[in-house]
Amino acid sequence: MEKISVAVRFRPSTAPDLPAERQWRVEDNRISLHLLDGTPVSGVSFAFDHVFDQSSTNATVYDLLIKSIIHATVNGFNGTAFAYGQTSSGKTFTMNGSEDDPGIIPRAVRDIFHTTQMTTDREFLIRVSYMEIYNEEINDLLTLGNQKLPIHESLERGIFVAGLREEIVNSAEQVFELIKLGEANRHFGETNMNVRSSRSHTIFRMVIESSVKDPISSGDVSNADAIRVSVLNLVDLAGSERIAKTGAGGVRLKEGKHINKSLMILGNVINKLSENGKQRGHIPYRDSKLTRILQPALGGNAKTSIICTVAPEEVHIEESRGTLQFASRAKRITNCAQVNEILTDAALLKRQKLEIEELRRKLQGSHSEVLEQVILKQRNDMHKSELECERLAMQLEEERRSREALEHCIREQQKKINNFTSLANSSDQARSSAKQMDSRNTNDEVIMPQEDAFKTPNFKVMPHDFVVKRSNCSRDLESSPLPENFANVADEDLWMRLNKGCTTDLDMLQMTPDMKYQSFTSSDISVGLALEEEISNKGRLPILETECRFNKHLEASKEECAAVERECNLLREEKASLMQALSMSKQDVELLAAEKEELLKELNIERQKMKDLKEEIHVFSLAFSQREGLLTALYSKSKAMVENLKASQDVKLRALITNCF
Ligand SMILES: Nc1ncnc2c1ncn2[C@@H]1O[C@H](COP(=O)(O)OP(=O)(O)OP(=O)(O)O)[C@@H](O)[C@H]1O
Repeated sequence: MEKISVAVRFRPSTAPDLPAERQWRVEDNRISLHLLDGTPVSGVSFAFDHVFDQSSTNATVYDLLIKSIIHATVNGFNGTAFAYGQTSSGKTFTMNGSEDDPGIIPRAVRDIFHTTQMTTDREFLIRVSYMEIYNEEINDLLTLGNQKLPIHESLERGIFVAGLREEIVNSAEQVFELIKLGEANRHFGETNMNVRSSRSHTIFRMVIESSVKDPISSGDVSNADAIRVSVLNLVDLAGSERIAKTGAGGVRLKEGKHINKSLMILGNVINKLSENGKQRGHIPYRDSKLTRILQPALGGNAKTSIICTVAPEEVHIEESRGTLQFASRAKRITNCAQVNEILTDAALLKRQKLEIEELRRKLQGSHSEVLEQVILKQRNDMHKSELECERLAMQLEEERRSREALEHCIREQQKKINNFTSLANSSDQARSSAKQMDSRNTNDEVIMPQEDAFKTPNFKVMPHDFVVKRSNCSRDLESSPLPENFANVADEDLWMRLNKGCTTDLDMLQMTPDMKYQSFTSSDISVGLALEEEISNKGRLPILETECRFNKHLEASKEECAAVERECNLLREEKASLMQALSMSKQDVELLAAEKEELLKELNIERQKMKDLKEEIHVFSLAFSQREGLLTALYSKSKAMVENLKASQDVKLRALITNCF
């Protein structure tokens, strides 16, 4: 929300030397009425945003009051500047200016083209129209004849004058040409107050459309099709007049009545708007064409400046007071200006498309992130599975080895058992032959079969007869596997029992080379047999126990191996399914990339189309303005011809009349 900016401008006095009892005094931005002796007239003091005294130029007025609005208009805000004041107070001078001091309109035109050229990131399309409200009818000043154009209102365009010619322009000079044409069609008239008095309100309008020039390089893709459309109205109002002063009659009187009526409605609208919200009530915009057209500028979506022109002469003090009161009410009006961005259906579609694309990109980004995470996780899982597989394979291998070792151990035990069995058999045989010998000759020597004696220890012989020497490597007592108290002699069976079933490497044992056959007495033999039997029975039991334990252990190992193999199979299956998921994710990513490519292609095609259309419009407008120029020239020519003809006819007629009389 922003207040309308209001300024007052005094034109130079037309009668500076005339003595005056009261005169206006300007101090900073305050204006007050003073008596000749300097006493201020009570209640006639006003403050405004700017007060321009008689020496001020159009350049100062433009720079301080209008320039900012013009720049805002180029940036998409609606802007309005209008001159209000009694007749001959300097409105037209302020708006149009002179050769030496151009007014607001020519300065604004130049400034707009300069600013648009400086704004390199946007491209502009500027249209110009020029209309007047004459006797409460709207005429197009750029078109011949009085058209009485109607005012319409629509959602897209707001309030607009239907059928008003809008000229596309590319340079300030082109605009000045059009202004010249409009000025030629404008209604001026001579009154007592002003030799060239505006008999109509004129509205010079510039419509500025702009869009981002290169949305991709400027990074403003979402605004590529948003078109800013702003309207600048530069209004030169007809001046309020006192019929008595203007001396108007006939046509001028009729014009004056319309002028005063519409200015009165403008005053009413300003009054209403200046009241605070609750008391405001209905704003009578529709009561006149002027207020209807200026509606957005008064309390609406526009940046507005009002310049109130004042004639300084004492004779105009009452009108000037009225102007200042109007100005101070206008100061209270608040507008709400905002950038006007419009979207055509195609542009809207395009913007939505871009938004969708943007969303899709985001989605795709997050999707690919998710996919990447999934892939990463799957890879990690796979890696873990492989490690687990390796670990299990190693465990399996270990189990296999220990199983083999156990089997080997069992085989060894089996061998031992077999040996024991054969020993038992041979002891049986020896016992029976000893019995036989005992029965035949008790003094005969017992002869042991040589191979038996050398293969395994023989329990039927006396301990000291069957001896083993320590192996070479085990001669050192410290590291010898044989217990020390066995000294140099060991009973292998006993050794076996002491080692709780662990096999002794028999190859490490060296049998004594010269084993002598000894003779045994029968009592010795019987003692030996009893001892052998006892040892034999006691020795087998732990061996069998060990064997049973081994068998059980073997069974457990087998089961464990089977479980490990099952686990391996499961892991292999899991790895296969992970690989499948990975390849599906890759396919997804490829599909999305292809889709994105498609959309980008479409976008480029649309962009090219837009460019082509703009070029077409440009070419068309150039051709159109050329044609218009030709027509105007033709019209002026024919008008001159008609006037010449009329003049010559007049001359002829006068000559004829003279001749007749
Ligand atoms: N600031 C000024 N400096 C010099 N001359 C001025 C100034 N203001 C107005 N004049 C002159 O005063 C005369 C009347 O001015 P102008 O035609 O602009 O008044 P106006 O308010 O437009 O009148 P109307 O309402 O009748 O059209 C003109 O001759 C104009 O050149």
